[in-house]
Amino acid sequence: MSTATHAPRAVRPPMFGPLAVEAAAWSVLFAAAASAFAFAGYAGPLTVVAPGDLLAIGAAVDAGEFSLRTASVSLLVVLVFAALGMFLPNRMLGDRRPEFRQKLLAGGAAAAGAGAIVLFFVPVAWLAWLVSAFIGVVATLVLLLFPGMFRKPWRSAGASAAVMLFVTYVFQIAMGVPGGAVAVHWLSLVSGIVMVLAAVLVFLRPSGPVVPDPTTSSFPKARQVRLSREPALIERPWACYALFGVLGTVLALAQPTVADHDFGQAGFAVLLCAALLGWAVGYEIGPTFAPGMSRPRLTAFALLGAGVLTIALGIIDELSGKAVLTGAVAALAGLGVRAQPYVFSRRVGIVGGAALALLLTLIDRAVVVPLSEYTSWVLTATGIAYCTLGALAVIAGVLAHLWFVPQGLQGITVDIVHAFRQPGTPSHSAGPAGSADPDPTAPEAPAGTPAPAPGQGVDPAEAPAGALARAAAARVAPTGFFIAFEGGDGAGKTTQIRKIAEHLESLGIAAPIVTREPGGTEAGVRIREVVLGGEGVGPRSEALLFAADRAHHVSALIEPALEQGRVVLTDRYIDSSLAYQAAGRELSAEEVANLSRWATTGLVPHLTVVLDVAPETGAARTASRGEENHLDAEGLEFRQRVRAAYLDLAAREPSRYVVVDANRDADAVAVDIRAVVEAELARVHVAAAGDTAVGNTAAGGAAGIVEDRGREGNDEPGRNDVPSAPSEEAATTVLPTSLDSAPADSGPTDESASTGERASGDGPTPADEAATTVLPAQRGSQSEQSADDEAETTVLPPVRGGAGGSGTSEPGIRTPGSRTPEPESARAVPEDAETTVLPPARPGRSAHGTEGGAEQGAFPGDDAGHGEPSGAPVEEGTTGPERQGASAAYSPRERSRERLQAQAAIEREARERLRQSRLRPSGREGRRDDGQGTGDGGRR
Ligand SMILES: Nc1ncnc2c1ncn2[C@@H]1O[C@H](COP(=O)(O)OP(=O)(O)OP(=O)(O)O)[C@@H](O)[C@H]1O
Ligand SMILES: Cc1cn([C@H]2C[C@H](O)[C@@H](COP(=O)(O)O)O2)c(=O)[nH]c1=O
Repeated sequence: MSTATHAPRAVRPPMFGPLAVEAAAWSVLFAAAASAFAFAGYAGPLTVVAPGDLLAIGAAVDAGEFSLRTASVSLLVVLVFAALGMFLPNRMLGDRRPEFRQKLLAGGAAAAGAGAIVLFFVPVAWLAWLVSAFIGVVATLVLLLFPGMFRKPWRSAGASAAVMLFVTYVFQIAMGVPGGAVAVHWLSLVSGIVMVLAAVLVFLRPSGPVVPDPTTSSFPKARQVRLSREPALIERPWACYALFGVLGTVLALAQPTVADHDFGQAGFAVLLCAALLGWAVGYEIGPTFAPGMSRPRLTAFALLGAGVLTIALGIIDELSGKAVLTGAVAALAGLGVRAQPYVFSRRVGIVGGAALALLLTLIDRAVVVPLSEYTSWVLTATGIAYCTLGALAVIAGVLAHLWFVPQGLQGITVDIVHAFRQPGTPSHSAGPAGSADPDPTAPEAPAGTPAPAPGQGVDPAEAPAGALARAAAARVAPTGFFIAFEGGDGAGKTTQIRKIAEHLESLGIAAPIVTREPGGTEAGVRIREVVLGGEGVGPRSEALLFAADRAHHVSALIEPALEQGRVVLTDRYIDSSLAYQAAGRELSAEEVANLSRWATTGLVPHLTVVLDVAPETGAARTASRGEENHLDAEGLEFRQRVRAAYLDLAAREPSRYVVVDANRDADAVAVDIRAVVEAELARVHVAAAGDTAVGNTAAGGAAGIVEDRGREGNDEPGRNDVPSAPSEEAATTVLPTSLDSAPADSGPTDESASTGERASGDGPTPADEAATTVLPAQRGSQSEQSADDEAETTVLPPVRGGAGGSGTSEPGIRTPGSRTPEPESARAVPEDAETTVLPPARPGRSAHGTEGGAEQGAFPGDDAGHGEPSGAPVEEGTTGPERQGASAAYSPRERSRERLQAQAAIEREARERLRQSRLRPSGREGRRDDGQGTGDGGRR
């Protein structure tokens, strides 16, 4: 007998029961909807239809004794009840234990199944309504309990619709069109029985931890999708609602249409199958369809197209035509919404469109249009509904091009012309709107022409900016660049990473690697499930799991990508552990820092963008997102500690951090981040360009920036930088101690604190002080500043256009920390200039080598004992900065040769990997040999 005392391990319990419930639920819903329509139209909603009368329903339709109005109202009630049922579990059961919800699911499924069986014996419309309400609850409980199962609903719904198609046709062949009503009736019985049996299976299913779905939006981040225009997260996805509305329209009008045209229930099944099939196709191809088109533009076109086809649906009278058009409309809806990650409810869109369509059928008037002396064209009640809603969708589609697509009509031709071009072709260096395509053949600027500040003279939302774009246009080989996005839950990291990735790619930079922690690799996804999956791991295990994920993340994805010269954007990195495990969980900052240092072999980002958000705001955002892990659910005090820690970290190392006020509108935040990242990347490109013939002109005055800022040796960030090591004094007295001992309220506690107000306030705490080193406000006087000024001072552009960051009186970006003497360049900025001074990027490994000892280490906990003494030999295995630290002494020509050689080696290696992966039958292109890198980091 086993005496093992281990905690029970998570098992993946059998899924057959839930799958059967899901499929049966669709069947019951279809049968209930069809029955409610037929019974109510024939006998009214409250009258029980005698089984013998079922055949008479078809005859009543023929004889005009069937009330389309009553039937449509009944169908509307079914839809509303089902939708209500879907909302209830989220609202009422969100915080109940999974075991409880599982039992509830079994009970709900049994009740719905029993209802469907009773409906067979007592055919009455109101019972069908009730059954559909239960179905809504059941469907949502399946979704809540078994995330992911409903991700492709057409599988289960399609199977049910196919069964319905088969059964209704068989009955209609045998008994004529009225036979369809009989078929649906029997379907109600059979699917009810299946549902009850499935409910029993669910009841008996062992309860266990639910394996969470690693994706949080419907956009397939987990697989490699090559797009020239990464989708932007939509904040106000009204065009998606409209698309779902059109889908709801065609679904809801299917029953009235078959009654209008006497197609019978088999006709309904045909339309249903067409819609599901079309939806499936559109949904599948959405992410990669028209890769060269901006995703909002694709959505706008889909809406426009869906509107036109819906009008055609109203005009065509014949079943096969209606089926094809229904499928096409559904495909466009799937394509349009799946083209981008969206955060909105499908139910609202579908039910809204369906309700509107059914309300229009209540008018129940036909329009007769005489075509000639002998023929006329009759627009039936459903025809009018299709045409009206189609016209509305067309209008919405046109408006979407103006209001939903961020750049409006600008660049629409580029979007169309480039729509099907594969990313990577030169034409894709066009800006988001297709404007300002950097033209490598354009005349070079006269030598010495100062580069305009990035973004100056152009709308940053529209065009590639400044030196970066020109450097990219000059085909300067990119060097790897590592940026971490940090901040409390709900700060908007995911949103902003998407935006900046899209922007960078639009500038012609090879698709940045977008990744996250935990869960950036396949192994990481599994670690994420354990650490965030509600398995109750303690703080220390939590810290170890995050570190394990990080170790693998760095070795399997980040380092190889950087070696290939890619830009890597990670959603969370080391600082998350310091903020959450050290400050939040109150573990030792030093120990947590050492753990991460060991896990990453000391790799720190070139730039860390801290999105600073008020705890209340972050909490509200994560709550509204509707999915929270146990860390999201921590109280405000925890969030407060996390925030203070981030600000403290940023204050310690102003050279590598930028704090951005993330309480503002996402677009305003994006404008600031874009400016920071562009400026940093421009430096990299410019430095690279400085070594090449073309680069001199591309860099222009900006090249001087590098020199002026004294960043010699830093022209290959991530490779060449000599990282700063802490001075003994700084490290031992400030770093671990203050983080460990930072009082919970030591950081800014409200929104004003993060906007810089405190800079002039009374007695700021250390964290305040650090976090609120206010940069010159962006006030619109940049144009008065000479370009030379800009070149000398490495200023960010005046941020214009955009959604407001620049327009506000509060600067969105602050250089954290005032302990490091302000750079000369910063002081050169006129006080009233609308500029933001960037801190220099200091990437590379921490704690190796020194740089004057003026700066503190990359980790809290760094001290003299951990750092290498000045001039210490390079540690084996710590690639990158150390290797190139010496290159600071090289001549530009030598550096250039070395870089070219390195690049050639990377290319050779990449080719070899590609060749090997092709040789392997299951190998996937672009993956690491260890099979763990996911290319896109398994992003949501
Ligand atoms: N600036 C903003 N203003 C309002 N809502 C925002 C803003 N940025 C993001 N959101 C919304 O807040 C929610 C959380 O955003 P997002 O997932 O980008 O944050 P996050 O910091 O990555 O969160 P987490 O770390 O918990 O994953 C989303 O619903 C998003 O649409
Ligand atoms: C890397 C890392 C993460 N966490 C926490 C922070 C968040 O609550 C979750 C990650 O969820 P997200 O939605 O991807 O932001 O994990 C942490 O506590 N420590 C870490 O090192």
